[in-house]
Formats: sequence, C-alpha cells, structure tokens
Amino acid sequence: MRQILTSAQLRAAERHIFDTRPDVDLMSLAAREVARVTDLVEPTGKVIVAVGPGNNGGDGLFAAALLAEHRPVLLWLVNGRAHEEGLIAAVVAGAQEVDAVSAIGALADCAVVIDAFTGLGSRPGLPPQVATFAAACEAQAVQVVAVDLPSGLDADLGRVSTSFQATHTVTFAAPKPCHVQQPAAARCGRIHIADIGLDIQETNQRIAEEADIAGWWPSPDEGSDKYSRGVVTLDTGSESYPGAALLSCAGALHAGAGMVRYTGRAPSGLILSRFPSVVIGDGRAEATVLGSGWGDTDNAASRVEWAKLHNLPAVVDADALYSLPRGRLDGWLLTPHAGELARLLGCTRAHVEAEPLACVREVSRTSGAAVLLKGATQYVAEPSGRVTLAVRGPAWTARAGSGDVLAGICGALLAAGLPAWKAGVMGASIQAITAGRNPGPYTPDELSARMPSTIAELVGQPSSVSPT
Ligand SMILES: NC(=O)C1=CN([C@@H]2O[C@H](COP(=O)(O)OP(=O)(O)OC[C@H]3O[C@@H](n4cnc5c(N)ncnc54)[C@H](O)[C@@H]3O)[C@@H](O)[C@H]2O)[C@@H](O)CC1
Ligand SMILES: Nc1ncnc2c1ncn2[C@@H]1O[C@H](COP(=O)(O)OP(=O)(O)O)[C@@H](O)[C@H]1O
Ligand SMILES: [K+]
Repeated sequence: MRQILTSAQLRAAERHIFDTRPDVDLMSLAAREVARVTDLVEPTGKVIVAVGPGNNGGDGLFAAALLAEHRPVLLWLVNGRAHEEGLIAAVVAGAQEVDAVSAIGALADCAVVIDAFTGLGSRPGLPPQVATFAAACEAQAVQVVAVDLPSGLDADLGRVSTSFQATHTVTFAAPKPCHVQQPAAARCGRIHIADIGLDIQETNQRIAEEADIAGWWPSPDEGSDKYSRGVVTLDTGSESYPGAALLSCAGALHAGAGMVRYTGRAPSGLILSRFPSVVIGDGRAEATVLGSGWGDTDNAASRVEWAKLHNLPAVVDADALYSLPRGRLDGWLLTPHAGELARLLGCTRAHVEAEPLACVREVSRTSGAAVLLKGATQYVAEPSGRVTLAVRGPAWTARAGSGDVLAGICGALLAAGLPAWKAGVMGASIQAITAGRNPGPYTPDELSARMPSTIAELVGQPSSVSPT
C-alpha cells in the first residue's frame, strides 16, 4: 500500500527534515534520481532540460550537472532565471545554455527531454512558449522525463490542462493525486517513486499495489470447506436482463466463492446450463449481491430491505442503489459508477467527475457503507473518510457487463469475510490486474474466466507434494 500525499503534506514532510536533519540535501538526492532514470531511459545522446524558475528547475539543473559529465546537455532557462547554485553546477559540468528556438530545433536529434519547468508549485496550464515546446516533444515522440510531475498539471488534482506528456515521471517520497487519478495519471507515463529520506505519515488516501492484493487474497487451506470459504447469494438479473445474472455468477465463481446461490428472476435453466455448480434458491449465506440487471422493478426496496432485516452484508449495484434502506449500512458495499453516484447525491455526473473524492466520501459518510466508485480510477471510500484506490488497469474493461462481473467478485470476497472496503479494493483490483495481463477486447465473462490463473500467479502457492 502506498500513501498518497498532497503537495501540502509533502512540503510538511520536507520541512520536518529541514528542521531535524539540516545536513540532508534533498535537492541533490532528487537530482541524482532524475539523472539515474534519464540514463536508464536512454543511456547516450543529447539531453535537453527545460528549466523553470523554482526548485523544480533546481532539481533539473543538478541532474543536468550529473549528466553533463558523460553526455551533451542543453539548458533552456524558460524564464531567463533559475536556481543559482544549480545553474553554476550545470554550466561548470559542461551543460550549454540555449534559447527557446534552439531548444525546439534541437529536438530532432535529442535522446531525452527533462521537464523541470514546474513541480509542486505548478499552476494548471503552460505559458505559450512552453506549451509549444511540450507539443513539439509529443509530436516528435521524444522521451520526456518529468521531474516530480509533468509541468502544467496540478499536483493535487486528477484533472488535466495543457501539460507535458511524460514517458517517465520521477516523483519523490510518495505519489501525489495527479500521479494516480485519471485522466492526469495518463500524462505521467511510467512513475518512478524515489526515496529521498522523507518520513511519510499515514494519510487518509492511499493506493493498493499488486502485492497487497496477493497478500490479502483468501486462499483455502486444508481445513477449508465450501461453507468456510463463504456462500454468496446473487439476487441479480431479470427476465429483461438475464445476462447480468450470468455475469455476476461468473464473477463470484471465478473469484473463488465456496458456494454461489442464485435467487434472482432470470430463468434457472439458463444459469445452470452455463454454471452447473450454482445452487438455485435461498439458503444460508454470508453475503448477497443485489441490483445488477434488475432494470425497473417495483419491489426493489423490499428486496434490499430483506438483506438488512437478515443482517446479510450486501453488495448493492446498479438499480438497487436507489432503494437503500434506512439506517446505517455497516459492512455493506455500494458499487456505483459516476452517473449512479451523481443520482445518489442529486448532482451532475460532471460534478462527480470533477470532485470524485469528495463525492465518494460523502455517500460513504452518510450511508455508513463502503463505496466503490467505478471508472478509469476506482476509489473505495470508508465512512471514516479514508479512501483507497484500486490497482490501476487498462481501459479494455470499459465495456458493458464489466460492472456486473465486478459485483459478483466483490460478493464472493464479502462472503469470504473480508471487510467491505477491502472486498471493493480487491474486486476492482483483480479485474484490473487480469485485464492488464490479458490485454485485448475480451468480453467481461471471458476476462473473468482468466481471473483464476491471475489469482494463482499472485498467491503463488506451490504444490506441497514435491516430485520424487
Ligand atoms: N518539497 C520537497 O520536499 C522537495 C521539493 N523538491 C522540488 O521542488 C519542487 C517545488 O519547488 P517550488 O516550490 O519552488 O515550485 P516549482 O518549482 O514547482 O514552481 C514554482 C515556480 O513556477 C512558477 N509557475 C508555476 N506554475 C506556473 C505556470 N503554470 N506558468 C508559469 N509559471 C508557473 C511559479 O510562479 C514559481 O516561480 C518540487 O516539485 C520538487 O521538484 C525537491 O528538490 C526535493 C524535495
Ligand atoms: N477507462 C476505464 N479504464 C479501466 N476500467 C474502466 C474504465 N471505465 C470503466 N471501467 C470499469 O468498467 C466497469 C464498468 O462498470 P459499469 O459501468 O457498472 O458497467 P455495467 O453496468 O455495464 O456492467 C467497472 O468495473 C469499471 O471500473
Ligand atoms: K516538471
């Protein structure tokens, strides 16, 4: 798990080092990592550094000083002024100053551009000359190493404005919101998180990693049986949308549910012809999934209320989201996409997209449930205000039916006894990781059938019977 820091939190961690360890030179440590990554990206050839007026430019200049020892380096001082000691160090090492026109001209035979215009102090957007340079880098497919973040983004937001398109971003101590929230994250390229010795405190925003999902996955052991692994009841699908029932079954079964019971309105013959291990009808269960593919139904409220009355933790998806029972929904998981979250809040989808964190936190706080906001970035909020982002995946999963599979996966994990927030993070992550390992237009059910091998690889359980 990685803590996500806002620019203010990062600056506070920096101040703490300045106060307690005045001997530590953070800028040199940062510059060393920028130079190292630049050499990794392209070990030889000309480097152009776009240098801004602040400390981001300072990092770039000290990196230039290290690189100029063994390769040609050009410096474009965008504002005509720059970090004084950094500039002296770079020039002494052999870096050469150029103006804007020469910098753009030099792109034709340049190996790497270092974007050291602005970082944590970045206001959204770029001045025209820098925007032209950034566009030329993109048009000529030059590798761009951004220092801290692609200049033009706001460190604390997932929104985009005119910015560099980095192929690599070297950031310090921890990711900031712009590195992990789409669409900004896509401007950062590959993220390198450099440890520069800052003390990172726990924050209420973090991002899960593959290793977390592997470590949390509920693998069966010798003492397991179908009940101990968790029984999930799926009240999903309808006569109009029978496919949703099949998709949620696929999700729950391929995530490893001990038993899947089906109590929805889709024809039981259809379910059994695809998934013969599903048990039709009600019975003992540890969790339920409600709403996927219900369509307009007049008894939604009573079906959701039923789960509350029976104290059954529920994954509430799609049409069931608008029939939440009264009272706190402790242990429940709501799985809206941005449009559904907007309807729950009585605001526009555009507002949810602009303020995803505030919106997902609000619904979790008021309902008492964990809330998984689905989309290009998947956020899971808890009533305490803590938000965990799922592991990022490719956009191949952005298609009808992925959400129905996801609800089934989350139901299986809830039934296995995981807390609702973790079931949400793990469900969204395992779908994303599987899509990342199987790129292509697989249908949601085909992709779910590949989940078991992803899970097996992640948990890496060797056979205990060794060959003779
Ligand atoms: N805070 C920390 O812990 C560390 C910070 N370091 C570096 O310091 C950076 C932050 O430095 P600063 O606070 O000096 O801020 P920046 O260097 O990011 O930018 C500030 C300067 O850029 C100008 N500027 C900002 N946005 C602009 C825009 N859109 N158009 C035109 N000009 C714009 C501002 O007016 C100001 O002069 C970090 O990103 C990082 O690179 C590192 O040296 C290591 C540690
Ligand atoms: N750009 C994207 N990149 C990655 N995953 C996405 C993207 N957009 C949507 N998804 C995923 O696709 C699924 C869509 O869910 P949902 O809208 O409920 O679909 P449906 O109701 O048709 O099943 C979710 O799992 C979501 O996280
Ligand atoms: K930058």
